[in-house]
Amino acid sequence: MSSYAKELQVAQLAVQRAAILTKRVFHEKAKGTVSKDDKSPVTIGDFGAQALIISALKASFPDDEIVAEEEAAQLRQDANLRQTIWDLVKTAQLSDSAAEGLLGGGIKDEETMLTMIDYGNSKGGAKGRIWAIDPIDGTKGFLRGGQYAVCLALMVDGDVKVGVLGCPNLPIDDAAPLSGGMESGQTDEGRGVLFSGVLGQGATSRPLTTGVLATEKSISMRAITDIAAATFCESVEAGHSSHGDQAEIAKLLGITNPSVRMDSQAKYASIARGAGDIYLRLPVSATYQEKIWDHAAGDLIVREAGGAVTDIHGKPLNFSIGRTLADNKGVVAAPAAAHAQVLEVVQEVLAKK
Ligand SMILES: Nc1ncnc2c1ncn2[C@@H]1O[C@H](COP(=O)(O)O)[C@@H](OP(=O)(O)O)[C@H]1O
Ligand SMILES: [Mg+2]
Ligand SMILES: [Mg+2]
Ligand SMILES: [Mg+2]
Repeated sequence: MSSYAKELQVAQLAVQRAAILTKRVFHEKAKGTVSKDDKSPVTIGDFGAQALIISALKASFPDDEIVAEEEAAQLRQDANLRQTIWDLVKTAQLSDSAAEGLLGGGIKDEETMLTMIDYGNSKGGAKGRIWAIDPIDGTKGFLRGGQYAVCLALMVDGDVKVGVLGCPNLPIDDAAPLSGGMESGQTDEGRGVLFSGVLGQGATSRPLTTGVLATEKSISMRAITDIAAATFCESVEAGHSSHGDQAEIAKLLGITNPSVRMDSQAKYASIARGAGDIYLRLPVSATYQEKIWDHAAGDLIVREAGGAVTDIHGKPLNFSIGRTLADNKGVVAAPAAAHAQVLEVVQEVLAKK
């Protein structure tokens, strides 16, 4: 078995099963949204997906640490919310029996579900095996009917070795025009992609399925011959990445294609498969620290697809110092051959501020 083969398989099946759970919530009107301390939203889908992924990891890799975005505190206070999530988790476990054999016996009761969710409280760091989970990345996109991603990565001694992204609303076809959302009235038909990367082994994609994994194919970034023909991806949320700075950078590079605004790590996935070219995340706040679960899987998948990823200072993203990327500011992801040119213009524009 090649290295990390078991980790990859468990990660793919766990993300796939969690993604199916999130899809069920996505299509419901009532998404059980609650507000977190920082006023950002979290839904029953986020909690359910996190519980499922952690139970799968614990079954195969009981000693590994886990850094996950959500915590169970609010669910301990709210029996209705807890019950709703438990119903979702039970259904997801029952409906994916093919995965069940490989993912362990499943969560047996509500209390265990809360315990699973809280296993995600590791402080992270530079030592040992640590998984990073974002059960729903782009929760705001999820709520408005746009893109979102179920994200899982394994770090060993601070380096990302395996990354998996489940993107239920991205088109299966790599060549489909890049778009930030689901157009109204659109169905799941032709949508749902599972992206993976293993350090030194390349990046792949396959359609999201239920049960056994679909056949994979390798993906790579588009070779850019003329930077002016490139397409940018950026956050929908102007509070997460400066749209104004991005527009100025595009202009200086001679890029006239409108930027594609898309929630979540679906941006990393989209450039890795050659549906777009450059992903910029330009700091809006001086104090915000990016979270490792928002970047670990996407960073690896882009690099394995032929990209280079740094922060705005040209430093690689450093996943080894805890739950946040405290050493980094922003993100610049581009095809390896074009990265230096893009970074130079990013720095030129940001220096003027
Ligand atoms: N001020 C800020 N700057 C940058 N990112 C932020 C931010 N506030 C929240 N985020 C993160 O942005 C993520 C979404 O990224 P994007 O804008 O690319 O869709 C959120 O993930 P969640 O949706 O998992 O909470 C959240 O962690
Ligand atoms: Mg969140
Ligand atoms: Mg996130
Ligand atoms: Mg999230």
